[in-house]
Amino acid sequence: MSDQPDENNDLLNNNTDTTAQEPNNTQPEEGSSKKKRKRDRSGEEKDKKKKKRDKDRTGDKKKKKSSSKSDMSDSLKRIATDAVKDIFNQNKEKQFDYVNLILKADHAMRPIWVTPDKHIFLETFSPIYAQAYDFLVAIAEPLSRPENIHEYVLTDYSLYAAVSIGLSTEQIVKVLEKLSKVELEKSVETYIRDATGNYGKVKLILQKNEFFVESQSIKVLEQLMNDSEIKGAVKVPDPVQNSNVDPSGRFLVRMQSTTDTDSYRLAQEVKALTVAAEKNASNVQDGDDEDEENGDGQEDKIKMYSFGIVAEKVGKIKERCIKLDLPVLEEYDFRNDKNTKLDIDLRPTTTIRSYQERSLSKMFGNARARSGIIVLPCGAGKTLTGITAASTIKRSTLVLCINAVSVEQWKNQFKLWTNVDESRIVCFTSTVKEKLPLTGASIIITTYNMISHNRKRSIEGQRIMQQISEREWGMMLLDEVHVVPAETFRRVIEVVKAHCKLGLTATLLREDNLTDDLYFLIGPKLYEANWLDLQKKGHLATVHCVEVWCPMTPEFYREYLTTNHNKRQLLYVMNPNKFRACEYLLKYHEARGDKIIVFADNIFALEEYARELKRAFIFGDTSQAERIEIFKKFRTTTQINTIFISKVGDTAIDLPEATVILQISSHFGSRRQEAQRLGRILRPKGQGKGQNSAYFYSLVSLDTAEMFFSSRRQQFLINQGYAFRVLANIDEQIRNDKDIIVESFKGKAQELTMLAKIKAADDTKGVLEKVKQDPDEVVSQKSRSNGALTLGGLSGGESGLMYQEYGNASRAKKGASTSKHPLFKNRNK
Ligand SMILES: Nc1ncnc2c1ncn2[C@@H]1O[C@H](COP(=O)(O)OP(=O)(O)OP(=O)(O)O)[C@@H](O)[C@H]1O
Repeated sequence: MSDQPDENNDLLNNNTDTTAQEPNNTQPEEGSSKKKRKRDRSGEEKDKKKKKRDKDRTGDKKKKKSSSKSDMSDSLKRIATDAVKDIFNQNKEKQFDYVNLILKADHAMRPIWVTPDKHIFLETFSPIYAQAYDFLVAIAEPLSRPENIHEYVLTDYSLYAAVSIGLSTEQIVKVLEKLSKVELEKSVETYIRDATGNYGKVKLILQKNEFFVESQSIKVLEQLMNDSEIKGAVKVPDPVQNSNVDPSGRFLVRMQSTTDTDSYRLAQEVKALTVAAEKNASNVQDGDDEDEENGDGQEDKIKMYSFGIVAEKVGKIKERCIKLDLPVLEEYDFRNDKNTKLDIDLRPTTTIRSYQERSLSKMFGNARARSGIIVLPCGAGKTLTGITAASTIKRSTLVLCINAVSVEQWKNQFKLWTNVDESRIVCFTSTVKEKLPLTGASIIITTYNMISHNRKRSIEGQRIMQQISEREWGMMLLDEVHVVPAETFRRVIEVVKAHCKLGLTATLLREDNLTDDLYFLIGPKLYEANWLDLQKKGHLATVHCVEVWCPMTPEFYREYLTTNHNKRQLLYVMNPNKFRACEYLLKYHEARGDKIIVFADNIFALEEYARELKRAFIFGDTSQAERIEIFKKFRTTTQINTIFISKVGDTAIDLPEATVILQISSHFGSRRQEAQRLGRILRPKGQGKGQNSAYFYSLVSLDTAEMFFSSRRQQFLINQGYAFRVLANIDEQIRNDKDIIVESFKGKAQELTMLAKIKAADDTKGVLEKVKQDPDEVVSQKSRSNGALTLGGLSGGESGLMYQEYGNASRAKKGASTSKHPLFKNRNK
């Protein structure tokens, strides 16, 4: 694990100390006023009792002082103990005391700990780490994945996802038990059984353009077909046309191989590795191998029964099944889809990477396609993953992007990686409305807004929309699902009829109160890659994250303490010491031949920095032509090696050449923005030793609100295993470096001029940039706020999304309880 959290804790500890001093200062005042009141009341007993009273009072005061001190240290101790207990979850319920866990004799051979509160800790140095990781990521939600130990938690949703990709309740319990160093608590097993009991019992299959409800259990099917709301939609099989009708004449029968599933492969892999590990342990007596489900590699067949249903009633039946506590899993038998095939294949030169293949294997199992979400880090190749899915299904595909720039990028990537005819790729945005071929399958790439908005459309737009809504789509690819509000999804799903939906994102989403519904609108999480593993394998650059501490100058700090909120922002961004640090780092990296992006959300600061340092800059008002010119020079020449950019650069800029990010001002505590910006330099840089490195510097003014925001912003990345190192003595380095001459703010006069300029500036200059809305861009209402500090802003929610509140499960649950999906309404969490 990184040492960075210690440094952050130091910072927190200092703050705690400062606050804790306050009661000490107020105590004597309280004491003296009490003394005065008492003296007034006891007017007659003057001289006689004075000495005694004074003596008593002195004693009282001493006692009070010492008791206040002991109160203080008690409360500090309490805070410390609570923090420790919190870490180990002991505060929530007594039985979650990890000390009582029973270690297995051969625990050293096993890679995980399973605790009674359903948390799982994985040792990444275990010889069977890779297999255990694959299993855990399939059944649990990752909370934190630093270098040596990962933490996961079992949730209703994660278990739902596990069943969706084909794992059975028995497999989940058995493999967990096998991998665990400690005995699996009964309560954990019961939780898994309760949560997975009914998932996956019923499947909805679209085969040869007809819908079927399928199950292994005749009893379950009978319950459904006799239900008052379903029975009218049931189709009786015609024995003349179907040779596979069961003797009762009500169901179709199909044999399914149990060895044909991912779950089988996964269980086999994990079993083989745990058995190998156990053989090494001298005293292992674990007799539970013989009853392993589907063991010995023998080919077992399961009988699957199904009945047909009327296509128009599918939505109603899905809803009814949820009410009956028998949610349907959707699978798409694309090989038997009668719709016209799309002539698309990956080029022979295209090779997908192992993690891309792994994620797709969760989508395609049992010769069918499952809907769901694939989570891969920024720069890991989500586009090619989506394109490979489309090339596998080979049917009409609709791609939804967050803006028009991404639409263009998707089109280029389809052309780059596949042999599909260009005439079959159609773009549909507010400015580009290409014609959809009237016959045959095609790929249409559009934006969420183009499909979901209710405004009046042009005649051309209306015509394309009609074609989209009338067509039966093989697959709907949803890019960057983490930024799209659930209402938009709802609308899109109403308009587009697709057999299968694949969401792509860099993080599991939690968007407003509607997150839960997204799992049902799109599907469960199918796969989530680990950032550090991809970095170690060279698929991502090794990013060194550094927080640069810049002390405020005395004049700036004096002003900071007394001025209003907006001006305070300007003061900590324009802090002369930060300015000098920026110039130094910029010159240092330019001299090494690096390409640098400097992010500043505040336009006043962006312009001041860029003009003073004579570098190119881009913000909302910069014309498209100028942007293209600057990007081109940055990519292909040495004329521009540094670009100053506002938050317009957070998404949809593709500058793989960039190796360094300097962040001088940002959107409060937004973890999303921090991760997105880091994502700009995650593309692998080179193969040589040390060549795959990139640098992410966050410049913060010491003892200002920026410090707080900064530690909050880093949380998501820290949970992905990134360590933020602190550079606390940059001013010393600037002074000692003979090669790099920092020119800005050399004397007091320049500092005071800037201070006067900030004081004279309009208050609105402190506000962050309000970007003009692109009609194609997905933006929630909240992101159009006036830039004032809000709780949503602190959490990153103002951009219409926030990362899941990892580590704050109780809050997540609270939110969930009010807007719980019907599927989970009865679950007692
Ligand atoms: N299998 C592969 N082989 C070679 N290059 C690949 C492969 N997969 C992805 N890439 C390259 O990696 C880069 C990043 O891919 P892509 O833009 O799809 O990432 P992303 O995950 O969508 O990132 P972001 O979230 O930043 O948009 C691209 O240049 C792409 O061509």
